[in-house]
This record gives sequence, C-alpha cells and structure tokens, in this order.
Amino acid sequence: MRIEEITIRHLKMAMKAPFKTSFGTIHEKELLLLEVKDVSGTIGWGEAVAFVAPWYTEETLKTIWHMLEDFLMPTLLHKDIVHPDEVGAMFASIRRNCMAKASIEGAVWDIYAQQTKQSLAHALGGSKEMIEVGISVGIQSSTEKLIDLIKGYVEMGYKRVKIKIKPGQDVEVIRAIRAEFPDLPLMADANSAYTLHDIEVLQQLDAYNLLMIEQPLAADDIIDHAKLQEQLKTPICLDESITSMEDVRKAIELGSCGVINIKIGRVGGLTEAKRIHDLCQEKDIPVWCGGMLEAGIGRAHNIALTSLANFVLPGDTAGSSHYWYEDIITPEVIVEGGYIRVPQTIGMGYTPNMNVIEKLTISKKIYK
Ligand SMILES: O=C(O)CCC(=O)c1ccccc1C(=O)O
Ligand SMILES: [Mg+2]
Repeated sequence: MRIEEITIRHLKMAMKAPFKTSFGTIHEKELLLLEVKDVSGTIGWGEAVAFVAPWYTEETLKTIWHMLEDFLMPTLLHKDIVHPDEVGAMFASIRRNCMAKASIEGAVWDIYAQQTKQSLAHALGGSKEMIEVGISVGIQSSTEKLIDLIKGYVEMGYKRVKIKIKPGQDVEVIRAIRAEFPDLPLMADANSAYTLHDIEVLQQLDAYNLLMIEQPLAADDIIDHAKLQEQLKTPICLDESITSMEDVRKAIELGSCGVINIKIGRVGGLTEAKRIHDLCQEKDIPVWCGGMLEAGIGRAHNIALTSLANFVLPGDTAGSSHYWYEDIITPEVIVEGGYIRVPQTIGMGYTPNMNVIEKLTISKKIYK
C-alpha cells in the first residue's frame, strides 16, 4: 500500500452525561478523525483519542495535529508499506507522542485488513467472537447516586464495574458499594491521585475484594508502584505508566503490577498493543482494553484488539449509546448481556456515518 491522501477532521460530540475523574470533567468530547486513502483507493480510518487538555497524558488534540502535520504525515505519505508493523519503525526517530502515532497507524491497519480481505480482529491475530464488557463510572455527586447508577449497569449485564476514586472519596464509597453488591466484580481507578504517603488508606481497600486498583500512584511511576504492590494484596493495574512494551517488561521485572490496562493510543498503536499483549501472555499477566471515551472508530479498533486471547478481563469499551446520542458509525456498537459480538466481516466491521461525521465536524484539512 501507499498512502496518497489524508483528511483530518476535528469533531465535537456532546456527551449524554459528563464524565468526572480525579482531574476534571468532560462535558463534550472533541477528537480528530483521520481518513486515510491508499493509492488503490482503499480508505482506512483512525481516531486520535487525546483530550483538549493534557490531564491524562501530555498530549492534546493540538499537539496531535501538529505532530501529524509536521512530522508523521510527511514521514508516511507516498511511501511503500507492506505491513502495518512497519509504521512504528518509520516513526522511531520521533519521540513519544503515542496518541498521534496511533491515530495514523490505526488507519493503516484498517487498510491492511481490507486489502488482505480479513477482519481487523483476524488481521491482529484475534480469535474471540464475543468479548466481555465492563463499565467505567465517573465520580458522582453522592454515593447514593453512584449506587443507583451501578444498579442500572448490573441490570444491563455489564460484566464488571469500575469506579473512580480520589483521596476523601475512596474507602467509604467502596464500603457502601460492597454492602449493596457483595459479589459484583468491582475495581477502582485513581488516575494517579495518591502517593506512598497514602499507603494506609490504600491498604484499607484490601478488605473489599476488589479485582484490582488501577493507577493509584504517579502517571510516570513504576518504582513506587512496586513498593506499594509489596504491601497490598489487591493487584495493581497500570494504566498511565505504560507507554510501550519496554515499560511493561520493566514493570513486570520490578513487580509493579499484577494487571495491565492496554490503550491503543497510550502505547502508540495496534502493533505495540499487540506486542504488550503477547509479552503479558508469556508472563502470565492478564490484560484488558482501556477506554478513552472513544467515538465509533476508536471503539471499533478496541473491539478488534480485545478479540486477542489474553484480554481475559472485561474492558472499558461500552456500547455507543452509553456515551453518545448518535455515534459516527453504522451499525453502532451494541452490548447485549454484557457482550459485544466481534465483527467477522472484512475490515473493522463498522461503516463511518458520513452524515453524522459532517454534522459534528468543526474543522477539516486535506493533505496530499
Ligand atoms: O469509558 C471509557 O471509555 C473509559 C473511561 C475511563 O476510565 C477513562 C476515560 C478517560 C480517560 C482515562 C480513563 C481511564 O481509564 O483512566
Ligand atoms: Mg485508568
């Protein structure tokens, strides 16, 4: 394949409900969509999953557009590519900027799957036909409201519930949820809100049979997490700290975690996500696919990735209608009884809905 034209669109999508973490609240999701055209006319789609502000990682939609325009697209356009694994090597001299790299690499994987006449899941080496789905619930104004929401998600069949915690809204909240749902597969995500000084609070969480505690300590740390894991029964899951397979290798060697959350954007693309999956499988570390409040394209890529065998824990990729009034793909992603059916048709298995995409686009630029 040879990429001859790329259209970048900046979309703004209203969220059905604001999403609150220990760092801030998202009311509207903005994202970049990449429409990537190969010399033979095949079109692949990619989604840049960063936010407007750098609270989750250092990237923003503006830094992504800059990286794409000034470095990544000039590196890729008009070059012969045999396999998407080559894209990472072509970008090797450009440091980090993982979500920018992933946005374009995802589109190359989409083109590759279409041209080799297989589903994206199959192209990645995935074999599961159904994947288990969990739900990530943002911080709520009261524990009663949180418990009401969880009741609804349990009734809808979601396979596990993740809540966001921060200092002052942790042990009591978990205790109250456990009192209502003694057997619910439950976990907590701190988005780096604690330090080792909080070890006693975090140890209190051991009493509640949580599946894992996600990213309790600093976003760039694996050393303190190893110290914490030594004194914690509950497995630590690393999210923000993991940006590559090398990060994972070191975290496993140090004993920093028992579980890895893989996000395609955070690790620089599907090829690196797959490498992390393979390493974790070899080392007996379970993985699951994290979410970034994606629109349909990012959601489709998550589903394909999650079909790989070692995604043994439910992920955060919920159904389209949980987030959006109208998603940008047809069909939308549907969750039934806590499962998503992995598309077996050629490509990512969902079609971009151009009417919706045009309606949500606030700016657009074509590169050749
Ligand atoms: O529903 C989703 O897409 C996942 C929600 C979520 O937890 C999250 C959303 C935005 C940024 C970071 C995270 C996270 O996993 O830490
Ligand atoms: Mg997280």
